[in-house]
Amino acid sequence: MPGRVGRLSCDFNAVRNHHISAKEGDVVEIIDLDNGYAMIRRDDGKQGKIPNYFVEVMTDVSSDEETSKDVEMPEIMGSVSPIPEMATFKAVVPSEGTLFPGSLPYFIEELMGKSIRCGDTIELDAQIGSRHQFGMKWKYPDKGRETVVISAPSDNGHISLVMPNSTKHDSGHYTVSIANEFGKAVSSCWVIVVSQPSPPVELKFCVDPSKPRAIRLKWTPPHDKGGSRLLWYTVEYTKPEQSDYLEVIHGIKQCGIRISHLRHDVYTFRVFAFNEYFRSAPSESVTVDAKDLECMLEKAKLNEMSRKLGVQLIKASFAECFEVEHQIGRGRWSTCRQLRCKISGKTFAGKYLPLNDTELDKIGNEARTLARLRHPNVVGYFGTALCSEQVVLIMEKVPGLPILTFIIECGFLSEALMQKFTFDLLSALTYLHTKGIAHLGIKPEELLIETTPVKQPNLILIDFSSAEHFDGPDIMNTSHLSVWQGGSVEYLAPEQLAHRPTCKSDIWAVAVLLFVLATGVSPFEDPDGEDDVSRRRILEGEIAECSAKFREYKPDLLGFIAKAFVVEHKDRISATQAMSEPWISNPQSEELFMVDHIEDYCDKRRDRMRSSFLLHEV
Ligand SMILES: Nc1ncnc2c1ncn2[C@@H]1O[C@H](COP(=O)(O)OP(=O)(O)OP(=O)(O)O)[C@@H](O)[C@H]1O
Repeated sequence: MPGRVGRLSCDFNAVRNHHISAKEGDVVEIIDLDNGYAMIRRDDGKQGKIPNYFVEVMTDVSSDEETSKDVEMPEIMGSVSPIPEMATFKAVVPSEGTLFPGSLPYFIEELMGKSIRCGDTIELDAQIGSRHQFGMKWKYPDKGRETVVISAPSDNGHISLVMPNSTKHDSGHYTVSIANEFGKAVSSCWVIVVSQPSPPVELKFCVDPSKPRAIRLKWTPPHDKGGSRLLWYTVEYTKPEQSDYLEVIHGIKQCGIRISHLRHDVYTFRVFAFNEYFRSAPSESVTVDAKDLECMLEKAKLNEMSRKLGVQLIKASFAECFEVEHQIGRGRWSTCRQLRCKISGKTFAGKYLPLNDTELDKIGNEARTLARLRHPNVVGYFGTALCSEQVVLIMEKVPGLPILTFIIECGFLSEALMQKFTFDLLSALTYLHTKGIAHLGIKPEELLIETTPVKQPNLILIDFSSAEHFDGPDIMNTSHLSVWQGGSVEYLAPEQLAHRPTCKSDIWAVAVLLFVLATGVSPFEDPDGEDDVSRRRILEGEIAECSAKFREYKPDLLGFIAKAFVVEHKDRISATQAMSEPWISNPQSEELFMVDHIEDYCDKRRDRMRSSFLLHEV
């Protein structure tokens, strides 16, 4: 047979188009070797491909004499690239190698990765086989290393590499390649040379409120893990009267622990890192004076709550600063109490809001809004404090009554007084709106009339729990009704019902209030109390029929109300425009009139609120 000749080492059945089947022992012509395949021609002249390890080459390798010599690496055929500087060895066919009887070199035992202690000897071994003379080359990470003992393959195919006095530079990828003229086999593994890790860093502690007298110790892993992937920590402590450190915990993987039930002592902690062979030097120590734990906990709670609320809380202890006196009001969310400053004796209003995680945003929003405001018709704000499980908004105490209670207690009203209250409210709103803040909760309970013996009654706007900040456009999408008014929509503008409140929504509420003061009738309320009907009326701007009650007032009032009750908020009058309305800017009649109609309205409203459990108390 011309050309290179090979013999099939076992049967091969063609499974693809370009394959050709052949039987064990068939002698075939090898036309080409390419990409792991041998192109062969059978005796019958048919040709096709066969994986080259099925073909045992018979040319050039027939004599035992030749294979037993150390020869230069022969030319390598096909896709197998020659390996330069490769030492060559005679063929080795270990008895176990019969499982893989082709012409390619092969590994009976591959290299195995390991981790060893720095300084120890690295020993790697494998077992190989090759029916033909072959070359062998080792590769290791430290190319400049002087002492490397590489043994020639034993008769049974055992090969080994020995490196004494390992250093961290010997960590890495080790490869041994063997190649003969038919192909190449490679085995590789990782060797990790483990050295001493550096100590953990940034050891810190903080108080932990979840357990009694507890702290949390935290640290950062060492910069150098000593080449190991494994790392554990041991925490130790000492006290002034102790001569040495004692173990708190050993062998933890995480970079932090909680230590609870600390005594009233001074503790010093340190941490060690260790890997499978070495322990690091100790970390820098941290000292905890556990006598101050309660105080530290208070501060920690305060900081945590400040962060959650987005408000700087008053640092001083609430109980040390204030005497808590009688209740001055109650809302749906809160109780309002009179507070007396223990130092100055001054009184304040403290709005107590329970600390409920879902309400934190709302509470924070109210405090932040109040903190931005300073206006004679807006309640003054002094700060927010934490008092046991409640947040307390500390405000100016308004000495007075909600507007309707005030009017009923007076027993009379004048158009001039109505105008004064409206003016006060509009100047507060103009101020808010120019700051991009909408109150969105205007209703009689939030309008306190401050009465002092010397001054005219003054209207003060309170309760910013529904306020929204309009940083961009004057419309906001909210998933909730921006205010809940005892289950009623009485003071809500059409766009609030559509969950798109604007600053102009406040002007609608002002007009509802004026309408009530003038007529004793709620402008959109269904007399039968049907909420759906009231909503429809608001959306359509359909005002209740009660014109007779308006006869006593100037038509300017009606004109003003009409400009505020515009369903489309863009066309509604703004707070600034309202300030220059004739009814606001011209003097109004001082003539007093009875307020039975307002009393009736209050009775009805109280009944309605009672049934929906919103009852403001004064
Ligand atoms: N600064 C203050 N001075 C005097 N009284 C006040 C003050 N703040 C609140 N009040 C009283 O406490 C009541 C409840 O306060 P506020 O309306 O702020 O609570 P709320 O829980 O937010 O009410 P709402 O149910 O309307 O949301 C008020 O109606 C008022 O009577």
